[in-house]
Amino acid sequence: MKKLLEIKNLSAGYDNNIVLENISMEVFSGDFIGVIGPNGGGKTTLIKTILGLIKPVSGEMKLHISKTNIGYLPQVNQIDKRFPISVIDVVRSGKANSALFSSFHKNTEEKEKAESLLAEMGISAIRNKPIGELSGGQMQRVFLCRALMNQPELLVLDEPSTYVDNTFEGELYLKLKELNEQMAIILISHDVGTISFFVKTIACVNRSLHHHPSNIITEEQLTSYNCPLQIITHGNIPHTVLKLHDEHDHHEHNH
Ligand SMILES: Nc1ncnc2c1ncn2[C@@H]1O[C@H](COP(=O)(O)OP(=O)(O)OP(=O)(O)O)[C@@H](O)[C@H]1O
Repeated sequence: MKKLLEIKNLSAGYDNNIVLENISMEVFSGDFIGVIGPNGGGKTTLIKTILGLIKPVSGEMKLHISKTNIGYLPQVNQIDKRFPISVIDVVRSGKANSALFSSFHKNTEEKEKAESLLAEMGISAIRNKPIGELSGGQMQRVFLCRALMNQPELLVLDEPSTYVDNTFEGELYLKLKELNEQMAIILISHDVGTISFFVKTIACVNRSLHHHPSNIITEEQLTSYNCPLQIITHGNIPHTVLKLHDEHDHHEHNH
């Protein structure tokens, strides 16, 4: 197993606001880590730290692979859909040193890779559509293709199931399981119940970080991790959802 990155006693945040405090974590090839935690707990900040977008206030983040070997699928709501670019060009732009915006516009290998990823994801038919015209599920597929352009050793996904229907969510997780045979995956999600069927380990982020060494996590562990989650059981399957703010919602989700 190859160590891809290590975070040691790291604190990070924005201006004077410390969001992650004294966290440590290691990621190895073959890992499939589900990152859970409450809103504002620091999940996206952890990802930004891993991607080198924010510098730690203290402690260290050591990347043992090149940054271009990290594939990143951002939250779809952070993407400006008005940007005039077609599906195929979004995918191609995922290639490090892409020829897309240079005068050397013809890079056949790059184009072929993009086309084969679109085909693999079953979306070749929309290759020339402007991204502004796509559904949430199509958009996620396109950005997943983009994240795979460099054949990454580590794939990082920030809540990929937020704007997609249940069918696509299931398909996506199965696809990730398949991809996990070739690359490590870090998946942020609010729904530990769903992801625990697919991930190998769970990291709970709530200012602190606890990397739990399995995909099954008990209420006691979550409480000791200071992660406000509730576990309910459907038959023999442990099902966990984020603790909801209001009782009404709570009952609706506990059907
Ligand atoms: N660019 C920024 N500038 C200042 N504060 C920020 C910035 N981005 C995030 N924060 C703050 O950092 C804290 C952690 O945010 P972060 O987005 O990492 O949490 P999260 O766990 O990903 O939340 P969510 O589940 O809502 O996506 C929040 O209090 C947020 O307001």
